This record gives sequence, structure tokens and C-alpha cells, in this order.
Amino acid sequence: MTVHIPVSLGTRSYGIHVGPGLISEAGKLLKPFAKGPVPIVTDSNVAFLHLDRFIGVLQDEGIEVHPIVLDAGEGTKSFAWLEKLIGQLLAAGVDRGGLIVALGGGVIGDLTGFAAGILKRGIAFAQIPTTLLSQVDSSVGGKTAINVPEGKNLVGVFHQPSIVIADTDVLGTLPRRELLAGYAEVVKTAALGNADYFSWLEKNAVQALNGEPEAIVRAVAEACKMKAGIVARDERESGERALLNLGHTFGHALETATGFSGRLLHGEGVSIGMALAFQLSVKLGLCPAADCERLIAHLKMVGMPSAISDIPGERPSPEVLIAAMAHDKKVKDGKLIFVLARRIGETFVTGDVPVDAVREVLEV
Ligand SMILES: NC(=O)c1ccc[n+]([C@@H]2O[C@H](COP(=O)([O-])OP(=O)(O)OC[C@H]3O[C@@H](n4cnc5c(N)ncnc54)[C@H](O)[C@@H]3O)[C@@H](O)[C@H]2O)c1
Ligand SMILES: O=C(O)C(=O)C[C@@H](O)[C@H](O)[C@H](O)COP(=O)(O)O
Ligand SMILES: [Zn+2]
Repeated sequence: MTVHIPVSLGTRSYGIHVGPGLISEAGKLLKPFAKGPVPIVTDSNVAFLHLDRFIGVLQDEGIEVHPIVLDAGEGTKSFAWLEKLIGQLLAAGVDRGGLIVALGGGVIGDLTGFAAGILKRGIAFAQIPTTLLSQVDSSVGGKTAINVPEGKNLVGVFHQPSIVIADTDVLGTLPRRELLAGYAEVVKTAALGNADYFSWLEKNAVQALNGEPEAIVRAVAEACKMKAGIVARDERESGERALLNLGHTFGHALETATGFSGRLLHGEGVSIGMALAFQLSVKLGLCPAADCERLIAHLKMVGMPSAISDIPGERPSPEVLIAAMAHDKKVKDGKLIFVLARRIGETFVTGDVPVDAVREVLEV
């Protein structure tokens, strides 16, 4: 049932391996890249659940491993943790020809990828994603970053991994809230450019989210195939890749306004942000209301948040959110940039959005 998806980027090409039980193959898959001591960067939750077995399969191949365990949570994508990680990577003795392994969710992948991208001006790294979000999105494409108080992912580099190994069995230990947050990026991938995939999700989301092997492997592999294609055509986001930001102009502003805290996970921000992007598209007369209703119905059916009022605690004001959006990396010539929809499966990027319309959807 394993699927292999190539990411074609010339000398930076690599493979994504998706399937059940792949951790047991990780030693063999990583061996060709592992030269010298190999730091394994992970977080405390993943270390507790999966690190010992992972170390075992690498040691079985004669790989010398150096586990580095960081705190779990979005707060770890910060300058303070980057500095700590760099210190530990240097202590592990990894050199420029070596390999750094990220074992964990998007936080570990983004932080480790960034550290690998800047340490000694660039060291190879491998992504072993352990959340649904990281398997379908963050482990692929080479965007790495940390957050700063001004906004999400504002400090980072493009640094492609050398290999991605997504073992769908490890999703079995993921808390339901995290699984659903990751599913937002699955829905995003379908909604931005693949109406057939969206229809398939409407029929199969429950099975996939219950961990039925065929359904979850297909859900992950389809998202990876779409992202691999987009990244291969537009690695540095000069065009089409910006579509992967569907829901993120709103979502990142919501994450910033809630302080990158457990109040709102990235995927939850994307879920609400997608609903807002479709509502904005309807308001501007670009998208049929029925498509927006269909998207929101699917989000609700699986139990995902779809409105700002779904966020616990004090509601961030439209002005605070619009101010946060001004720091978005996509801002061009002072204009906010949005991914808007013509229908489910057809989206486009635009800077031509009246701020009053944005304020109105933020008030609902
Ligand atoms: N680089 C990209 O292209 C890209 C794409 C999407 C999102 N992101 C970033 O990814 C981050 C979110 O990633 P995430 O949702 O994976 O969050 P995360 O890395 O914080 O992981 C979520 C939680 O699940 C735990 N966990 C991980 N694997 C587990 C497992 N198998 N079993 C039990 N618990 C497990 C973690 O310890 C953590 O508490 C955000 O910072 C977001 O900006 C980056
Ligand atoms: O890979 C991409 O490109 C994406 O936009 C994927 C997003 O899901 C992800 O959250 C990404 O980190 C956002 O990118 P950013 O450039 O807006 O920080
Ligand atoms: Zn995202």
C-alpha cells in the first residue's frame, strides 16, 4: 500500500514515501543520506511515543544517532529555541556532508529545516512527519521558518528536505483535535484546485479520520501529489504556489492575534480562514453561495471550526486582525493579498479586495 511521490526539482529532487508501517523501513531509506553522526530532532510528546523505536531502526542499519528533544507546541518555533537547537546540533558534531532528521509535526519540521538550512550554510535534512498536518503539507516543499511576535513564519529560508517518510500508522497516537487541525490542510488542498478530490473527501473523510488504512493513505498521498506538483512548478512562490495559502491570510492573522497559543492551532486557523475566504468570495460576487455552504458543511461535518466565534476566549476585533494581516509576507505594494474562490476546486490570488469587504466578513 506504500505510495512513492517524486518532487521534481532538478538537483534538489527528492521522494515522498507514504504508507502504513514505514517507520520500520526508515533505517534503510535514510542510510544512503546518513554520513557521520545523525541528530534526530523531536519534541517531548513524540519522543515519549515513538523515539525509542525510531532510534532502534536507525541503529539496526549502523547509523550513529543523537536524539535532541525539544518542548512541544507552536512556541518552540522561536528565536530562543532556534538558538538552543543550533547549540545542540553543533554539540552533536554534524558536519556539512551530514544529515539532520526531523521527527515530529510541523513545528519540529519547520524549526529543524530552518536550523539545517542555516547551520554551516546548509546541511541536508530528512522529514519524518508524525502529524496529519505535517504528512500532507509541512514536510513537503521546503518552506522552513520560525514565528516572531509580529507574525507567522516571518523568519525562514527555503530548504528542501532530502527525503520525506510519512508512516500513516503513527497518526494512531495523535489527539483528535490535532488530527482534525491537520485535516484542514487536506480540505485546503482539495478546495484550492481539485474538485474531484473534494468530492472523494466528502465520501471518505470519516473513514480516513478513523484511520482506515486505504482511506488515510489515499487522503495523504493525494495531498502530497498535488503539493509536489505545485512545488515542482513554482518552488519559490512566484505564482501558483501562493494558492497553498488558501485560508492563510485570515488564518495567520487569527494565530497572531491569539498569540501562537494552544487557543488556536494552525490548522484550526486555516479551517476558519478558508470559510472566511469563501465568504469573502461570495460577498464580492466571485463564487456561488452554494459552494461556500458546501465547504462549510464539510468542515462542520467532520467537527472542524469554521467561524471566528468558534475560537474560545475573547474574540479578536476586525481592526486587530486587519493590522496583523499587514505583516503577511504576501503583502505587495501595501495591498493585502488573498486567495479567493470561483468555486470549490478553482481559486486565484488577488490584491484587489476592498478592505471594507474584509472587515464585513470579520464581523460576522
Ligand atoms: N512548512 C510548511 O509548508 C508548513 C505547512 C503547513 C503548516 N506549517 C506549520 O506547521 C505547524 C503546525 O504543525 P502541526 O500541526 O504538525 O503541529 P505540531 O508540530 O505542534 O504537532 C501537534 C502536536 O501533536 C504532537 N504530536 C506529533 N506527532 C504525534 C503523534 N504521532 N502522536 C501524538 N502526538 C503527536 C506534538 O507533540 C504536538 O503537541 C505550524 O507552525 C504551521 O505554521 C508549515
Ligand atoms: O507550502 C506552502 O507554500 C504553503 O503555503 C503551505 C501552508 O499550509 C503553510 O502554512 C505555510 O507555512 C504558509 O506559508 P507562508 O509563506 O504564508 O508562511
Ligand atoms: Zn498551513
